[in-house]
Amino acid sequence: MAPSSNSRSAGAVLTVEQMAAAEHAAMVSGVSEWELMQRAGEGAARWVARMSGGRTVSVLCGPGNNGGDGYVIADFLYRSGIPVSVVAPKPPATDTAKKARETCVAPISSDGFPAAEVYVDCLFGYGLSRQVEGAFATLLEHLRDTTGYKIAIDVPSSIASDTGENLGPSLYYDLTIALGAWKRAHFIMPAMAGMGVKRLVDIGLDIAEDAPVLSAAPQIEPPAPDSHKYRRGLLAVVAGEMPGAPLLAAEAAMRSGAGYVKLLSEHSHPDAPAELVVEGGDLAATLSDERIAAVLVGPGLGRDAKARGKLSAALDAGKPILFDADALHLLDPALIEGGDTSQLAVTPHEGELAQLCAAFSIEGESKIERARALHEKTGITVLAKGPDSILVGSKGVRFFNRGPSWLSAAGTGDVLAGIAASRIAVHGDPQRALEEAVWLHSEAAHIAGPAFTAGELARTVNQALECFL
Ligand SMILES: NC(=O)C1=CN([C@@H]2O[C@H](COP(=O)(O)OP(=O)(O)OC[C@H]3O[C@@H](n4cnc5c(N)ncnc54)[C@H](OP(=O)(O)O)[C@@H]3O)[C@@H](O)[C@H]2O)[C@@H](O)CC1
Ligand SMILES: [K+]
Repeated sequence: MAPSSNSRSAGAVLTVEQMAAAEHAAMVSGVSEWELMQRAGEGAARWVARMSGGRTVSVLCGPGNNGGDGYVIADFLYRSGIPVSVVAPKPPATDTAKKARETCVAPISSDGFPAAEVYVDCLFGYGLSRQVEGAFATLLEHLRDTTGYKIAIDVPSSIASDTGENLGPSLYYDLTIALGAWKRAHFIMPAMAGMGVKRLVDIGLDIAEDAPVLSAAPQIEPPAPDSHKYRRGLLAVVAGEMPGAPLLAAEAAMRSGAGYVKLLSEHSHPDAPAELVVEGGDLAATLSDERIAAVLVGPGLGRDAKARGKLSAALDAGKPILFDADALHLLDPALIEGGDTSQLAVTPHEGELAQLCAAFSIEGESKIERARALHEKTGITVLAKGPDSILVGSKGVRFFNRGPSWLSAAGTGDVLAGIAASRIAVHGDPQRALEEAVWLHSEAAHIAGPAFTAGELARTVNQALECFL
């Protein structure tokens, strides 16, 4: 009954097609669909039993294998002495779900909405293919309106697994239990915001190692015992017309691991902190300093010809560069032609990603397809940032759990860019740096508490670092 120990499903984030292929591969290797459903249903039932704590449970079952999981869950709970009943508006349509229903000893009704304290939604899983209507929609509306504890099995029943699209009554769950592997909808907004706490049940699927994965917390190395400021990484932040944004980025960068941060600016910055070296002079000449390990360009840069000239100078220096903000409106194929794009990274939000896709003639239906196409076409590492950030680089695709919603404040993007550029200066790996930056940014927001300013967030990043040492 237990999944095999060589399962590689932990962390994979799959499409419906990939999920079906993994399940098919398991069946070809001799594991029956019934066995997979037993693993999925029992694994989920253990969570439900733990969360129910003796309260009454009602399981809503649909016609497919998600409903089949529901019968397995109800059966397990009933045999465990937990008061449970099933509502199934339609009989099972698959052989495996039929078998699950025949085996289920819990009481089953075809209509009504029993009063219970815990509800388990098994109407539809990744097989949801159209708008939810009729008796199924009515059940979901009742579920929405109850005060009971709500658990979604695999995915909430009105959510399309690949796109996160809402195909029925919209409701909030307390817990979502993914089966076998994560689905994209678990990490796509707004669907992910309605899923409550998310847990994964391993059913022993063997999944390709290059599949997209949920990012795992990074392990950040402290400086080596013999380090000095240059060896720890010198980051050059290229300033432009607006002084605030690069200063914010530099404040965050100084607290993210780089040993030395310089602001390259032709202006004076009386508000700059004493630790930040402000350097004027010819940008190309300054950037030729071989001790500079990475460059950040974009925050407060401006979008005029002078700004484009700075971008060009940064690229000519041939160093790892993080482009953010205004730089994302200036980048185009001509600027990067012939250069080593493996050391370039971008951190666009939704609008900036659209701008980049237009500049590089890229089309894609979803954020992940657009980010992936941009990376594949240019070789640049892409962090499509937002509440549902997606990272695409040479090591594949990474999804993330949502950070605190207080991050939706002006200047937090500059802070993220500063952290990421600092991490690039430390070790030179853009994908690793961007992944670390998302975690540090999110953790800093937790530490900063509610309604922080971007400056306060920037000054909290070194405390966040401690969580990953
Ligand atoms: N395969 C495996 O090995 C394992 C799978 N597992 C579980 O199976 C789940 C996937 O199962 P699934 O593919 O049977 O799809 P599921 O989500 O139950 O729904 C499909 C059914 O609903 C119907 N239907 C769809 N939309 C509808 C609508 N709007 N309104 C009304 N009807 C609608 C559709 O009917 P049709 O479109 O054919 O008319 C079909 O009958 C997965 O999420 C996981 O929980 C685990 O047990 C592990 C092992
Ligand atoms: K479900």
